[in-house]
Amino acid sequence: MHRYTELAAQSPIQKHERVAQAKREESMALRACGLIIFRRVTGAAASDIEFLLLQTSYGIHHWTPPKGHVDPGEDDMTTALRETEEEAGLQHNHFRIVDGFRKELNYNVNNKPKTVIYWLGELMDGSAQVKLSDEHQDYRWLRLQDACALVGYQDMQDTLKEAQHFLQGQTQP
Ligand SMILES: Nc1nc2c(ncn2[C@@H]2O[C@H](COP(=O)(O)OP(=O)(O)OP(=O)(O)OP(=O)(O)OC[C@H]3O[C@@H](n4cnc5c(=O)[nH]c(N)nc54)[C@H](O)[C@@H]3O)[C@@H](O)[C@H]2O)c(=O)[nH]1
Repeated sequence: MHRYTELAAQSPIQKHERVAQAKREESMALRACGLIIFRRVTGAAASDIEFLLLQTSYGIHHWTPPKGHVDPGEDDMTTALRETEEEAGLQHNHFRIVDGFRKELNYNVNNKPKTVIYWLGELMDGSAQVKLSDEHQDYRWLRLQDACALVGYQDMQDTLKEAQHFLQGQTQP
């Protein structure tokens, strides 16, 4: 049974509102949130950073920072933290969220618009190990140029470049 029909049959009293809500949900963009996790390497220069990328174990095996779909009722940052822990095994006490950086990507997946929000997270606990879930088959820590080559998508490359540029304008904590 089509979802609209099913909903209408279940609750005749509020059927107009329920059908309208179902239509709103179906027309809404997919939404995902994640963290661009980076770590500082070798020392002084703000450009001495490596980004964490994960490779999916499904589909075209593309590479992205940890991220995933927003669950119903969940706020965006909670999603980003949850997905980072689920997909990379990194907990909130392993990194700090960098103030002032937030990037929104908009692209189509299967002809449906998708919005992805990324924040920046700096790995602070050098002993923390990446642990992948079944959703990913590989991970790498990469400098900007290599990270851009791996992600491929122009918008993601621009996001990583913006992130590094942003960090270069900051004093290190
Ligand atoms: N077997 C199988 N299962 C799948 C598949 N697909 C999903 N599953 C299941 O869903 C679960 C994932 O759940 P979450 O973790 O919550 O979601 P996300 O983290 O959001 O992950 P997604 O992979 O759904 O979403 P994207 O990364 O957005 O990739 C979608 C498409 O968008 C393109 N694309 C990607 N990144 C960029 C970008 O930066 N820029 C641009 N411009 N384009 C970009 C690219 O073309 C790509 O193909 C998995 O556990 C699977 O069970 C699949 O193909 N086969």
